[in-house]
Amino acid sequence: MKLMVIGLGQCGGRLADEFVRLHERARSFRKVDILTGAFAVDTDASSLRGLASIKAKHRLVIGENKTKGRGVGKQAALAAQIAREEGFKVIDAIRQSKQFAESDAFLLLGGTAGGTAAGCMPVIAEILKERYRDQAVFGICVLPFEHEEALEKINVENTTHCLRSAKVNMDAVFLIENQRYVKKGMSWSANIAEINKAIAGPFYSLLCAGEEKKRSHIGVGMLAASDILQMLSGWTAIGYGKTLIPLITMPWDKEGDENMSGRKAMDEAISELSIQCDTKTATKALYLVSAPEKEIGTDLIKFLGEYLKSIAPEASIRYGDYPIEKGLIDVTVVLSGFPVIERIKPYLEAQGKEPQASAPPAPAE
Ligand SMILES: Nc1nc2c(ncn2[C@@H]2O[C@H](COP(=O)(O)OP(=O)(O)OP(=O)(O)O)[C@@H](O)[C@H]2O)c(=O)[nH]1
Repeated sequence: MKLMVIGLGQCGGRLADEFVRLHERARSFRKVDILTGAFAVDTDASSLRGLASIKAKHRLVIGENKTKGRGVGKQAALAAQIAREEGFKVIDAIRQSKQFAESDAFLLLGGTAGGTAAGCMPVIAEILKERYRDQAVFGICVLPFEHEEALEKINVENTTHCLRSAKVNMDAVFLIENQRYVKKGMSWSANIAEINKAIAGPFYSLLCAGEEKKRSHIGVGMLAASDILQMLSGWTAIGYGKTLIPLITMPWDKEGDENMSGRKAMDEAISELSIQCDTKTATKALYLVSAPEKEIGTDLIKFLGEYLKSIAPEASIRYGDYPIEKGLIDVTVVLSGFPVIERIKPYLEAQGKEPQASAPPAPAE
């Protein structure tokens, strides 16, 4: 599946940067393109300067006349107003990407507590939906860290606004629990870099899946981009797991061991899901397995399919398998179409008025 990626705000921009690195990896190792373009859009020019992989001309500052390029200071309503006035700049820029027409979907990314992301994501999603009716719009919504929820009411208000509007304007929203990736004993910047890798990583197999062209890289079943698009709707979680296996098979290795290795990898993918959720309520699921050719067969695929069915009994399930790995079995699981996810219920049910646009924040001294 080929995505047009648009990161909004600091978190969104950094994640979009990470997706560019996934794209480079896909080109080097699997000889496929998974992005048709990657853009970072921010009201704060300084955040864009910190990016490493997104091309300079794909870094867009919006709202400069209102904020002098210093950001909206958490004001989602102001960011939304800017996005309504200047969203056309984003659309013009992405349309100029050479591969724009090959995009299967748009992917908007951002941290829900931020003013820029919470304000711009819903507006940009709405504009994209209006302009490109046949194209899916997906979101990656990164929830605030625990301490942020407690520190400032505005983090909660922005998240509330962002999630409610995301549900209306996006076809599927990948929910990401920032807190679950935090590692103790690591500097904040190292933590953020690791967290971003951990958030983006599981998307690698998913995006490569529909693009694999080499017959020898495709096993029992291949998922086309259209299959993946159909399996994504509403609240969605993604997870990845892997199990190392011996490079050489010994005579005493038992037949069926690959099933247990596959199951271990799937267990890890489920326990590492991007958000805690009741898997039994997912209505759609897909799993992707990569393993050495000799390990992948109908047995393993059937075994994992049945196992996933026991975890997500209400879901219709699709799969793809790829005999491309050496020394490991890896499994990516996507669970989608959740009617509710407990973690975000308080946001969706919270009473309160929508954020109103107010004066831009005073520039920092
Ligand atoms: N995972 C991850 N989270 C981040 C990153 N940067 C910020 N965040 C989180 O994302 C949320 C929004 O923060 P920002 O991205 O800085 O906010 P913004 O959208 O730029 O909005 P303003 O700063 O108000 O203009 C907060 O919960 C941050 O802790 C990042 O690189 N990775």
